[in-house]
Amino acid sequence: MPSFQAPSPSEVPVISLSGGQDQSRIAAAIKEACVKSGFFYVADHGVDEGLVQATFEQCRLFFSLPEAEKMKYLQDSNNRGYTPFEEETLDVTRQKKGDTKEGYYIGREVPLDHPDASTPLCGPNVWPDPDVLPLWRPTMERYMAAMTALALRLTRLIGLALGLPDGFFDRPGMFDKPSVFLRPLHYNAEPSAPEDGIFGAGAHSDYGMLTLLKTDDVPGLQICLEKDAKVQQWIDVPPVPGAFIVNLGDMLERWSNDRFRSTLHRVIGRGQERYSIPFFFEPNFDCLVECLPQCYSDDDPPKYAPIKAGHYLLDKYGMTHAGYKG
Ligand SMILES: O=C(O)CCC(=O)C(=O)O
Ligand SMILES: [Fe+2]
Repeated sequence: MPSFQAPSPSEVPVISLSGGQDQSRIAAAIKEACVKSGFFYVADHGVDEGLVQATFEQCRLFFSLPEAEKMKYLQDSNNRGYTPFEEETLDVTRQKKGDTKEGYYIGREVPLDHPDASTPLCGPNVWPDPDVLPLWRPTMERYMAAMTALALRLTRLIGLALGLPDGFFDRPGMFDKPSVFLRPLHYNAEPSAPEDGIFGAGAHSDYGMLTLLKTDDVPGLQICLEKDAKVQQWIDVPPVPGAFIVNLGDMLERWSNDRFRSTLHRVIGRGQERYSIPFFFEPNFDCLVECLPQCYSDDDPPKYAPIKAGHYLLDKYGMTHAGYKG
């Protein structure tokens, strides 16, 4: 028996965004994936593969700096910057120690004298010394811009998939000041041992609207489609060359009253180092996330109380990040 199982295309399909296709056909494919697993791959997305590779190259350079250099860029009160190994514990119920990964948070660049800088998690980024890593900032900024554009495109398709009026998520107050976080990650080679509470990344669902994930070619990501099953079944979601993995977050699950799924996932280390680059796309800090009228009825009332997107995020950071000083 293999120790893992790869997803069937019906669970985690590859969806092409290539031009010339009818948007409603793409939206229909996205809808099916969002309902089934909340995970899909996107292909033909238009993001330059050279930019992706350049971003991985910067990640390898940063994470191989001496620990003392990396610690100069330790996460600040907005949770921007470097998070050391085991700083984050994504599954506090099962983990005996923090995730066997280090990371680096980069958000929307907001100068200190801008009024938005008083919003929690907003402000200037922490950037490594350009004498040490001259290409880090320009590369990360280009990659973030490409991810933000792709995430907005997918958000519109998700609006279509939910049967929302045209432009629903484009209204002011929703994603015009999005909380975006690019978070290069580096997993060490420590093998995970689920029975001992050791994980690359503990089981969790993501918090926001959607995540765009690019990984190197080392597998490790797994999803669980039935989190309440007596024995959880974990399905591998391997990298697909040229594609991004897209998964939905809790905000969209709440908006859609569970019609679209924010699925539990984790990373299992198999004795090899691994790099991945998630990009988290979340609504404006003050956006109120409440059940959409299209997603409830008398027989199926709203399951979640309305919540401000930013407050939900702050709660999660408080629970999982030992170094978060917000
Ligand atoms: O590294 C991965 O493949 C997934 C990381 C992840 O799930 C996360 O950071 O939320
Ligand atoms: Fe995740």
